[in-house]
Amino acid sequence: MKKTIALIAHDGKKPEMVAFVKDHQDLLEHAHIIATGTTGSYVRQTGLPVELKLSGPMGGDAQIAALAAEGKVDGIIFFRDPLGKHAHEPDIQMLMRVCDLYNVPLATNPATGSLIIEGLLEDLVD
Ligand SMILES: O=C(CO)COP(=O)(O)O
Repeated sequence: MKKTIALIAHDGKKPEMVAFVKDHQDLLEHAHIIATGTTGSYVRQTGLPVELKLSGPMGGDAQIAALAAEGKVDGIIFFRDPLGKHAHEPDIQMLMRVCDLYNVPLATNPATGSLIIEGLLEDLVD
């Protein structure tokens, strides 16, 4: 069964997310990718299939948190914009809390994101 990886990026971090996905495309091809709506539309530019959830401010972070709580997400890469303010900050905090509660790997920067991708997917590739 494929590992499910969730990708989320705030607006200021979307180009960084696309670059990150391109850098790890050979591994991510072996995963089931889900993403908040706008992030996922960007990531689809790489040609990888992405299951789109709602946009973050419209409940997408909450949808991914619910999947994490149900054990349906193997790892989350969430590039937050440390300079931005977000109306849905409670959802963002809730997602991070759920990851801690259920011990779901969560990366908030590319360095940790690489470790998660490699740790979860590397042995699936010859
Ligand atoms: O707001 C977000 C995460 O908190 C990201 O949502 P979008 O990918 O829809 O922009």
